[in-house]
Amino acid sequence: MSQSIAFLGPKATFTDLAVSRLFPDDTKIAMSTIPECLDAVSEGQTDLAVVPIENALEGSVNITLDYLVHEVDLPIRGEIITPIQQHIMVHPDNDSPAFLPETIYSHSHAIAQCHKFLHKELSGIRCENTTSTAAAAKIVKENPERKIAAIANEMAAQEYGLQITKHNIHDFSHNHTKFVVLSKSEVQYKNTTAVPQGYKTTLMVMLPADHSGALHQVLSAFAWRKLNLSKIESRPMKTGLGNYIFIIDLEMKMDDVLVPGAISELEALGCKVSLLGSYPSFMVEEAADQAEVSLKTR
Ligand SMILES: O=C(O)C(=O)C[C@]1(C(=O)O)C=C[C@@H](O)C=C1
Repeated sequence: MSQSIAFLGPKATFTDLAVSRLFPDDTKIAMSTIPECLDAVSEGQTDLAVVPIENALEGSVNITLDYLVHEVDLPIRGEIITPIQQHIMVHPDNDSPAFLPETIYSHSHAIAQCHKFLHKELSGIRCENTTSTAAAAKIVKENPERKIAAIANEMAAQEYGLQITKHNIHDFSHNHTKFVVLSKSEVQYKNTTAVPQGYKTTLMVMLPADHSGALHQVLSAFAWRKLNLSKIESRPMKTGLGNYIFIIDLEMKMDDVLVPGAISELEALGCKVSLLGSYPSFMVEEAADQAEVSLKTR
């Protein structure tokens, strides 16, 4: 049976590309914001949601983490890591070497991935945030009379009939974004064209009180069991300065002994621990020709 998937739209965002690789046969439903995606699955309007959670250049997508920690109760059912290539594009009416945009539109994370380029090559030009990269491309399509450009991907240029004027403007060639799959029920991975990479387990840990060595004690519960952490991130608990919640990714599937043992040890230390999910990880490999282009343009 087809699954319905809320994703950060409109058509041709990076999230759309990630969903197409993971769920080629399912039904995509475009939302305007990340909270809308999470509310849709939380309230049962869709079976699942796919949203960005971390970028290799810019770090965590805080709105996703904060929503998962504070606003919704949704387990992570999977993750997919995809290569990210950012391009500048303009309306075809404005495709001339003399055209200089006054404003560049894109998602804040995409703009942040191109800071060095924007500073060096387009300094003084205003950047404006949009809800996604494809939303920026749509604005450029709908306003041919304005001196504007968008930062988005190649599929957005095709979808919205724009002309790419500069390829691969992201500041470092190893640019990847991780997206998470969230659902209240089991997820079917059928005909996925992404490569399985094993499993991850994500825990949320709240320390009992601020005392010296508290975080060290937490980490040692994993260390002496030889549990490999692939990420540790702190987010404010929003109860006052200095109060944090830790989100910890383990590079393994939930088992019967080691992870439950680490959780019990943390609870014995007075920590509050919850399981955000234990799930398969997928990777989209960078096409060889794209990897080469991105290296040549450096
Ligand atoms: O705007 C998009 O295309 C998105 O899918 C969002 C998003 C993000 O939030 O990080 C996803 C991947 C890129 O890192 C830039 C933007």
